[in-house]
Amino acid sequence: MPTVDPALSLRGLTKRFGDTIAVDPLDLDVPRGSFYGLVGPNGAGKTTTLSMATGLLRPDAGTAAVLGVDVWRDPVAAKARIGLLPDGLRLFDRLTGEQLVTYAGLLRGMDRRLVAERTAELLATLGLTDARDKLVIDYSAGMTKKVTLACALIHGPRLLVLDEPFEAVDPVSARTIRGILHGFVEAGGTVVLSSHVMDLVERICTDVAIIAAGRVRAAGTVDEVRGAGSLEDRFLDLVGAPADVEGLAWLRTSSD
Ligand SMILES: Nc1ncnc2c1ncn2[C@@H]1O[C@H](COP(=O)(O)OP(=O)(O)OP(=O)(O)O)[C@@H](O)[C@H]1O
Repeated sequence: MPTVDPALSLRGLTKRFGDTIAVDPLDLDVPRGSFYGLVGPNGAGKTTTLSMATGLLRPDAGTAAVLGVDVWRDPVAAKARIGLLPDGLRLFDRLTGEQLVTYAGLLRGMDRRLVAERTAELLATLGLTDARDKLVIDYSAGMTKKVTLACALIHGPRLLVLDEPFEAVDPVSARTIRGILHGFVEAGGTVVLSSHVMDLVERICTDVAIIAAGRVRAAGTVDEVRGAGSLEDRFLDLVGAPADVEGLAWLRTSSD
């Protein structure tokens, strides 16, 4: 029987920044059609991993493949399959929201009329129609997240990679985004997202990997990884619960 390539396959990915080992080496398979959560403490290597997986940052060693296409050997074909919502990357924020999404579509080599249709549809679905003529630099953090998501979706990718997609997004917009992502997965797409919010990952993801110090500590379906407890319990077991806070005594003394 022919095997089906995973939506994303990472093998031996490694990255150092000077003396800091950010990713050390990391293996991960994201099955097609999954809604995959990456969780880990601050500095665990999630953003570095996702950047190497999507062609933004060259690994020191290892490979990344999207639906069987090597991201670093065949970046054009791989990137055509990926929609990316990066965390903290500079946008062309002197464009209006409408111009930014249009630009993302044209950069992908799409037909101008199709770009216009999809841009209008995406802005409407994400509640940005009224703000379409406003400069992105004047958008709120949540609006910026939504317009970046529109840019990630315009070319109809098969794999969506989202770094902290719900950060700064209000509950109404979060629900809209969840609806879009669920629809995308139901239609056969795959979503990989990083988040610090365990409840959210537990609620919306089918699969999860816990990353700490640049390595995968546990991976599988959400039920497999959390076992009998909650995902947060498992996370704290693997990553280490914080020690009792003993410092900051001055914060506990009342001085009226
Ligand atoms: N450009 C860089 N130069 C130097 N060190 C870096 C760089 N990018 C990341 N690092 C370091 O690599 C490690 C992993 O960082 P990374 O941003 O991948 O973690 P993360 O899991 O995404 O963290 P967070 O949850 O806080 O966003 C950290 O120690 C970080 O300081």
